[in-house]
Amino acid sequence: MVAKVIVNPVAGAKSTEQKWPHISRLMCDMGFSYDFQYTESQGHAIEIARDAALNGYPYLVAVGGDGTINEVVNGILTASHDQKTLMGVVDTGTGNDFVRSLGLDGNYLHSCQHLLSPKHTLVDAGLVTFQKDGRQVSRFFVNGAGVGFDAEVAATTEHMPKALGGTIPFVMALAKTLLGYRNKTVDIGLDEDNYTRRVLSVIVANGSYFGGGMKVAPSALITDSRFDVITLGDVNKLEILQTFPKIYKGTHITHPKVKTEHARFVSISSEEGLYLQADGELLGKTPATFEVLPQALTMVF
Ligand SMILES: Nc1ncnc2c1ncn2[C@@H]1O[C@H](COP(=O)(O)OP(=O)(O)OP(=O)(O)O)[C@@H](O)[C@H]1O
Repeated sequence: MVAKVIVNPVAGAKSTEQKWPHISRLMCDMGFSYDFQYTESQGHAIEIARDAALNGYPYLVAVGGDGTINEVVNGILTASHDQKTLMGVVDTGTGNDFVRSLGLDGNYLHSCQHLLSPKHTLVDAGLVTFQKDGRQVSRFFVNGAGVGFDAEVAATTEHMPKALGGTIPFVMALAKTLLGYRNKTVDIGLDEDNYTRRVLSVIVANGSYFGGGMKVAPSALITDSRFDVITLGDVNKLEILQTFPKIYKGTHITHPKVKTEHARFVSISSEEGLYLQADGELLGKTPATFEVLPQALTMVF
């Protein structure tokens, strides 16, 4: 079996290009048989993955961060819904939240060693439909999506200087967004139930980890055919600062203004279009719907 390995050289604050020779040597030493291709721009991994799946590659591997994984997932699911194409990940990104959600330890060389694992797991994916440039657009995601504060941080991060690496721009964007952000009134649909709520953020979680290691949805399972929907309610700035450190352990979940619910179909809208992120990538704006796709992908890990 020859795998297609899709390498994003700029993932991990441009460090993947330097890591790739070690990774490829390790793959060869393991007896892993593959061709590889570098991505050349945003969205390119979707095309490479789709073409590889359509051309009969049985196994695709994403080398990069959550954005690269998201694009490879989109390529695979655009090509076919038959779960036949296997997917593996080597996490060389900055946040690497999806691999944490899989229970891997975040060391990309260890992830490599899982590529020949006999363990194949069917994991759920999500399909989000949203607004972009006045059009309705859909995109698959695998770790999770969010509307509100988290997406606004993603939007602010895009305007931060890239030369500073991955973490510093994120922390600067977090601080800047926190200063100017006002909670939003949103209409939320969870399967048949509808609510109007004032929120900081609504997270539609497939996996547990977001924002580079924050355990936002501690009980989310990527194999349970449903989303964990975490509503971070109408908290003030002092409450955010007091509760923020708890997010890394997942203990924020007991805060009276944090709600965990489950749904297979979620809708979020509000009077103004709110930013939407999925798998850490800023996609567009609300109104948005989120549909769980049970057991959509076969992951090797
Ligand atoms: N050759 C390229 N040049 C510029 N951007 C690229 C290229 N290939 C892919 N991209 C884009 O790079 C972005 C970042 O990739 P990715 O999310 O994998 O890394 P990261 O941000 O370091 O990791 P994480 O999301 O885990 O923090 C993605 O939006 C992807 O589309």
